[in-house]
Amino acid sequence: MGNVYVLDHPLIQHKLTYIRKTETGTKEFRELVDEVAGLMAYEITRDLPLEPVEIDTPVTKTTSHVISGKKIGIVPILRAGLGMVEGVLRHVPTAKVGHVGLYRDPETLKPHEYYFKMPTDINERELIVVDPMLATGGSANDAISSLKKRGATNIKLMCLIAAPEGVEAVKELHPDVDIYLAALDEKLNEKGYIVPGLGDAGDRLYGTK
Ligand SMILES: O=P(O)(O)OC[C@H]1O[C@H](OP(=O)(O)OP(=O)(O)O)[C@H](O)[C@@H]1O
Ligand SMILES: O=c1cc[nH]c(=O)[nH]1
Ligand SMILES: [Mg+2]
Repeated sequence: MGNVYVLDHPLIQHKLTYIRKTETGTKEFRELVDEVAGLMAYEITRDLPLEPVEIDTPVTKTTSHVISGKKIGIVPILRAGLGMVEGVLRHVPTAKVGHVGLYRDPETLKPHEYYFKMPTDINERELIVVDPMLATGGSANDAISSLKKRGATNIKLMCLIAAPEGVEAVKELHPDVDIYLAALDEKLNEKGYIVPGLGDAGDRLYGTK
């Protein structure tokens, strides 16, 4: 059964406050999203398996540990998910990146897929789907379904802010997927925006409004 983790580290919570604020401009917003994604990646990768290796230090021989060849894939949901990719890659530089293009119809709130390009071996990778916002859950559910259709079996979802409705929707359709959040907010408003949320993540990242 998938679990929901709210990563309440003080550094994450502090930066999230500035991400939410209306007066935070595009440049600072983008930098903060990148930083929080990096901090979240640090927490999410806590369970990566290690293996012992024999090494020489300048003083002696010793046994130390390295990550044991686990393959990771980062899957941003375009556009806004792109803002989280570099932050994760900073900690997992050998990860491959697959892209899912989805936009949410502003009237129906239904997701429409317009792009899908993955590394060929997604069935062998632990995939981290990244998107700042989990609102109705339609976009994340679609992206995860598309990945599973192509053979992915090991998927985590990492979002900055979620509404309870979105979390429930993902848990119902994809109970095997662990969800990692910086905050679980109160609700969705009548336009499908998360309350209190941060507004439109894509527009704030790219200055399109
Ligand atoms: O959970 P949902 O109700 O599906 O809503 C969340 C989606 O909405 C936003 O994308 P948007 O459609 O605005 O596209 P954009 O990133 O290109 O702006 C956000 O980045 C998620 O992908
Ligand atoms: O609050 C929301 C909901 C969906 N998409 C966003 O960018 N923000
Ligand atoms: Mg948007």
